[in-house]
Amino acid sequence: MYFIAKNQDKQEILFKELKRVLPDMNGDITEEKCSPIFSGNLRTTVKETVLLNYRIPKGTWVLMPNTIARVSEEYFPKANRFIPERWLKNRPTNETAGNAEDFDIVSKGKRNPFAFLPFGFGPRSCIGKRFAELEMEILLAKVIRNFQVEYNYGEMKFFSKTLNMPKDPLRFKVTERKQ
Ligand code: HEM
Repeated sequence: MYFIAKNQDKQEILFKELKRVLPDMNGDITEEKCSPIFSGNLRTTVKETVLLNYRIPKGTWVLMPNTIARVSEEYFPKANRFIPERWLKNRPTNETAGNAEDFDIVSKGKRNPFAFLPFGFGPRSCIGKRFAELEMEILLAKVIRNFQVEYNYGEMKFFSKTLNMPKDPLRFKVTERKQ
């Protein structure tokens, strides 16, 4: 919600799309992961392993830091900008939502399904993934369909305590939309 409140141009694209697909009341949740909730995915090696020429002894904690991977320019050009178009499969057209120029910028990044794993991966990955995504989509859709949301307090700071959390209060300005 913070990123959509700070990027009014993207909020307008989302609002128009919601109005088109749900005229009476639903996106972009993936880019909300601009600031991943979990700092990283942790695993313990069950046998001696070699990773990128480093010998990792059995029983070592290995952390894949999501927060760092997500700001890699190699995979996510303009990583620090909120660009939901980076998660689109196809370039936006007049008939589909999104900014085509932004899509062109971000599509120069390398594609790798393991570059960003906010819900982990494998047999111990998050069992609530679908549920959490659905909840976020419904909340975002309902709010943005009915209200314009702003955040007028500069850039929010985050802190990390296993989970990444906002440091500042979430003081949104919420204005009801007339349409
Ligand atoms: C935005 C919300 C959420 C995020 C970002 C998230 C992220 C994660 C991550 C990164 C893991 C560790 C995965 C791994 O080590 O590979 C995890 C595990 C888990 N999550 Fe979530 N989660 C979310 C919401 C939920 C919800 C709503 C539920 C339950 C309804 C849930 C239930 C679980 C459970 C039970 C595990 C442990 C799975 C296991 O160890 O086998 N999560 N989650």
